[in-house]
Amino acid sequence: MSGFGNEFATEALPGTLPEGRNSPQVVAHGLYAEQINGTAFTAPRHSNRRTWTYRIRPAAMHSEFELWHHNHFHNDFGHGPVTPGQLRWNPLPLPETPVDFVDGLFTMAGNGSPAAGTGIGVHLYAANKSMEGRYFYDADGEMLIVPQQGRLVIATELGVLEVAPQEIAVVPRGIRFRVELPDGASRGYVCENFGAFLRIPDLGPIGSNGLANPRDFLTPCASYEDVEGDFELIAKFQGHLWRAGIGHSPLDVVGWHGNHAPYKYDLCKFNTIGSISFDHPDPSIFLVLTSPTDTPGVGNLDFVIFGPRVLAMQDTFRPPWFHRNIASEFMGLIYGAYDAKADGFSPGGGSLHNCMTGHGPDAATFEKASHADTSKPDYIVDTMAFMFESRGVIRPSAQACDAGHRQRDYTACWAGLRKRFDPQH
Ligand SMILES: O=C(O)Cc1cc(O)ccc1O
Ligand SMILES: [Fe+2]
Repeated sequence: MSGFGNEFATEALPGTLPEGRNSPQVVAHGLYAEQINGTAFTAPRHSNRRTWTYRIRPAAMHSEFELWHHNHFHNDFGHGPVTPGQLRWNPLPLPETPVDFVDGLFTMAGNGSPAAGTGIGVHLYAANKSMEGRYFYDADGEMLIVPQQGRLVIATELGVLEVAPQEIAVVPRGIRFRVELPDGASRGYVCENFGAFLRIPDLGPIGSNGLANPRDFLTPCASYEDVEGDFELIAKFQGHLWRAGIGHSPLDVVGWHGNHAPYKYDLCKFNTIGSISFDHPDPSIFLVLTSPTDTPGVGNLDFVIFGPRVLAMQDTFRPPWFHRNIASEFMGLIYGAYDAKADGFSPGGGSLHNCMTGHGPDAATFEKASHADTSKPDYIVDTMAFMFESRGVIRPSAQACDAGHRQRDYTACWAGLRKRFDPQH
């Protein structure tokens, strides 16, 4: 079903959805009615999110939750001093033993907390096995999932999303799901959003179209599993994981209506807007989704992409400029090469440039772009990089700082920027 944030209504069996009411005395097909509220009951109508589900069993039916230890997926973003240095990582190595999506999550960085209801968690995943007899939900935030290698089949309570690299999926807070890996070894990024849910931004002077267009967001139709067995339900709750036994698949919603629902988006459909006169614009023009804060224009999470585009700016240094930013920037690369870095930033890798930390093009990129012919357009092709940008400092986790895939020599990429100053010239 197409459209961002729509009120959808969908049923896998005809006659499931009650007519003209949400909670009739008896629901069709012997189903239970259950509401899922994604925002406060009293949130203004334009931002209120809730979904009514008609399901085989209520979500309350599972055994006691017990704390479940996951060594490398958490919200422990480090304590005490945090380095203002530039950080970069190689891709997370693919596992050699069977690892599913939940087991394969590795926390890189983050800020805020689920308790505070603000901030983000930045995670990588590397997995090679579908989740079997295991279901997961995140009560702490919605999950923005960015596959880099291998498709994901995300079977949720509200239907199934297939997501390939260069597509993204968003699973709302609390929605239970299971991930299958049809391509085997798979890798990607997850941003957990503890703040206000992601939305497409206002367009201001751009007008009524452009950037990510609402109709390109897709939400699944209802589809249910009627299976019983000795399964487990893993919950992420206040930064920790909890495990409960469950005797049936919780993906048992036969029909639903509402707007608290998962969605996917193909990044290649992004309508990129740029400068056709001079100067490299701020990367806010590449904003796909934003999680706003109480301060207008300041994001808890801005999801920004750097995709294929034509650079036409004349007499301009065309790649990203040298800069320092009050916001903090975690970047990833889905495909190809990024135009600010000639090498060292690989698909599946990541970089972190925090509040006011100097960064920008590496020496090789600077040299090349300073001599490029800007009377002709540059066609930036075969690339898809992205940024999770946040108003808060993104603290790297201890395990990310210590990780074998961290590039300890990252800052050498700027060492070749020789002194060029000549007062006589
Ligand atoms: O740091 C980066 O590479 C991301 C970025 C890109 C850009 O075009 C302008 C600013 C910015 O932070
Ligand atoms: Fe930047």
